[in-house]
Amino acid sequence: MVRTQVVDAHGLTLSGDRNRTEAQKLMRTSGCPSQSQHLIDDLRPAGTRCTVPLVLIGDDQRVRGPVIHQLHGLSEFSVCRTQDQERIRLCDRAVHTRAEHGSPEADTSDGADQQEDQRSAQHSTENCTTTAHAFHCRAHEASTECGYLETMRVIVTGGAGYIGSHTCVRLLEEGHDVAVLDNFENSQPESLQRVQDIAGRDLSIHRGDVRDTGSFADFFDVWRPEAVIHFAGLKSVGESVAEPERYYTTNVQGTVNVAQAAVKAGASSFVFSSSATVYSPEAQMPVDETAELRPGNPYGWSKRMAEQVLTDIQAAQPQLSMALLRYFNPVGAHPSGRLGEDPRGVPANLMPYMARVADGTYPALKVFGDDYPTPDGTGVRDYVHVVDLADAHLAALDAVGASSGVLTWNVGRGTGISVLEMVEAFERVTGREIPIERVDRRAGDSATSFAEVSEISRRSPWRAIRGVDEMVRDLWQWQSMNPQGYATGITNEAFKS
Ligand SMILES: O=c1ccn([C@@H]2O[C@H](COP(=O)(O)OP(=O)(O)O[C@H]3O[C@H](CO)[C@H](O)[C@H](O)[C@H]3O)[C@@H](O)[C@H]2O)c(=O)[nH]1
Repeated sequence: MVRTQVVDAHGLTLSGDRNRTEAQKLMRTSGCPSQSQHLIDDLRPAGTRCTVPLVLIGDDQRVRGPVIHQLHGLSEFSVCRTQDQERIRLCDRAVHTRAEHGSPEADTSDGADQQEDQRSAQHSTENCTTTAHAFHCRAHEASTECGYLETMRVIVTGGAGYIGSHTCVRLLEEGHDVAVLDNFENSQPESLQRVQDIAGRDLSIHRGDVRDTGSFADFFDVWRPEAVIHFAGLKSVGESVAEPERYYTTNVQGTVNVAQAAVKAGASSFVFSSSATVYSPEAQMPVDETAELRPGNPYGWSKRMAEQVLTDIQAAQPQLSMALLRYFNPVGAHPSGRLGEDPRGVPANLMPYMARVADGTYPALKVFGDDYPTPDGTGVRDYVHVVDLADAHLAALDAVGASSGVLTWNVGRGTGISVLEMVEAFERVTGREIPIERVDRRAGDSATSFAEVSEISRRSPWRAIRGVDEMVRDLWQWQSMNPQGYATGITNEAFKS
């Protein structure tokens, strides 16, 4: 039995008598799709507007999305049930206007929904471009009357990777239609199977390589994304020093190719996975987005160049708004324990290595340098939980949808923590001992790196809400449940046909 309750966009309580009444009505009707038309009629007396966006959440307290608001003007509104979750299906005149401007005709609804709500399905195939016509409001406007943002068709390049897979879950949970472009060179298709299991919805998967336009041009043409989130790329600093041409081809030329495809497909939003490595290793901390860009290695330069490529393309194609997200140190895993970082070979980064010391794979953690000008002499970094980072992409989509030009945001927590502090947190949270071995500094490392995050805070409601203990807890759960990463899952072979 599914129970549905209605809360405001912050997941808190409803405010306003009318919304309490609406909540009661929604709850009364939630188990009975056939009553949905009554619900519309009740909620939509002529000229009324919903001043507080409403969110559906299930028994497990997960937001089932999408958020409803601005009921005024809706021509169709129904509550659909699929096995264990509620879905809201909305259509309005804006959708039809968009269709007239050439959006694709594809109907991506699933059969179960159609059977369960014949009327809605009929409407969606006759009049609408997609079935997930949910409307939601930017959370920072939640307490006021607000404009709407439709769920979108989003292509995610590199969606099978660490940050990409977590972002796909959040996109699906928010009601977006998602298609992944990935070459699975550094990732496993199994991660996408798990993404779909967690979100309870399907996504499209296309094997292609961002270096080879021919491998994905048709995919963009057919899928016609409204938004593109571009993760696909290489990310090892050491590897980039040894093979710079590979980094520039993949990260720079690949970005040119994806941006061109996005323009050609008529996308209006583009979010790029950049990195704090674009700043100088000597930058003053906290570093803000206006700081000098002087990367210390080819990987950082490839991100720096890709940012410039996108900025110039945006200037020439003003209909395509962009966000450049400069990640600090993403760590942690999905709280389900089913998604996480799955590095090839010996992990180069602190947290995945530490997790393998904890499970006995390696005898000790090498602490690279204890003579830095930091409180305990070890390197200080701004670690951000990967689910918070995924949410930053959704915040960026909202923000670029509401503006034009290029947004550049640091994505971190705005505070630093040292290697030894992280070891202490890991031992405390997991109860495992982490033997350490103090060794020389690692070439190219800086003493301290943490973000100034006022820009993202000013332009969006996003906040990093998960602390270090949660990062460690989720990482350890992932490591414990998946000691071989995704290796025991579906292999790449399964996707070659
Ligand atoms: O085995 C290890 C691994 C790391 N460290 C230390 O732990 C800190 C974090 O190191 P990571 O390798 O985890 O992360 P980095 O800050 O070096 O680099 C990460 O963040 C960068 C942005 O700041 C880039 O995005 C880069 O790709 C990404 O790996 C550093 O002080 C490093 O010296 C150790 O002591 N032992």
